[in-house]
Amino acid sequence: QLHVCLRELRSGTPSPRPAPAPANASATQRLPGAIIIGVRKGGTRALLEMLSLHPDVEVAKAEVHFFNLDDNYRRGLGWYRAQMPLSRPGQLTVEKTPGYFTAPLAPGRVRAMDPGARLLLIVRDPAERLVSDYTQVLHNRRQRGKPYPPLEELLLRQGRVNTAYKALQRSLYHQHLGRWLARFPRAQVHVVDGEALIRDPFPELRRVERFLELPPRIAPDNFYFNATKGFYCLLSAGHDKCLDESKGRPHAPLSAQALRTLCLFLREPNRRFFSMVGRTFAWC
Ligand SMILES: Nc1ncnc2c1ncn2[C@@H]1O[C@H](COP(=O)(O)OS(=O)(=O)O)[C@@H](OP(=O)(O)O)[C@H]1O
Repeated sequence: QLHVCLRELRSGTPSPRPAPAPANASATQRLPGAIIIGVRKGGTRALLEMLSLHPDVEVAKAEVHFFNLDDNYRRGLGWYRAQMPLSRPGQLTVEKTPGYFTAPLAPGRVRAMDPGARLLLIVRDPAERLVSDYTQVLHNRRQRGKPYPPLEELLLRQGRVNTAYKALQRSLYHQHLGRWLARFPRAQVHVVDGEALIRDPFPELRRVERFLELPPRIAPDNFYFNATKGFYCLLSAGHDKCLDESKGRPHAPLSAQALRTLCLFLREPNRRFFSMVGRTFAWC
């Protein structure tokens, strides 16, 4: 363009204007600048969908599983970038894969891609999370016609918490966060309160906008409570969107005694997590 202007100045005659660039001319696939790393069943899908309301954000619709699955990681950053949506310069690309949070190699791999990456961690009462996690696995097994033991059988061994149970391990937030904080400064990790996001999404989204240094564009009227769904749904440009039926399923039952045992067990891990993040949550 500078050339065109100089030519015009020298010749005194304006050169023909270039055709206007199509709106998506500079749209290209970019690596994410922010990643929702977990927790599984914490509200990661709701957070991603809500963030995608922002005009400066483009999100990868499907979970990419790049940093947690060796087969994907071996495909390289070119493959990872190819999974991303088109974005314009100045827009932020975001992906979510809750499996990253608990994957031992994920923090180092994300850092190798971008030591400045911003990480979003949405948490929820770890006992609730565990029951939700179990309910999801139970549902998947039933769909494939396969049996699955009752939750209590997996969770307890001789009346004590079975620490080998995967869903229990995924609820030990301090252990996993410790690995991320060994690779990233605390200021690069933003913790979202999953229960608060369910109760009233707007204030949580405002905090996320601030953390991501985005201008405030998500508004309270982007959300409305859908009494049939029992959750907030999204409204944008006249479109209405609720999350699918895999979100907000009735949870599998757990006896009061087993829940008490679980909550007692989680007290110390939760306390450690609170001290890592510098805030407390009203968990069981
Ligand atoms: N607005 C809205 N609509 C529907 N569901 C909502 C919403 N906000 C948060 N949630 C909660 O999201 C929980 C599922 O979490 P994830 O999306 O992280 O699950 S997953 O790990 O991707 O499978 C899901 O957990 P369950 O209720 O246990 O199914 C929901 O409680």
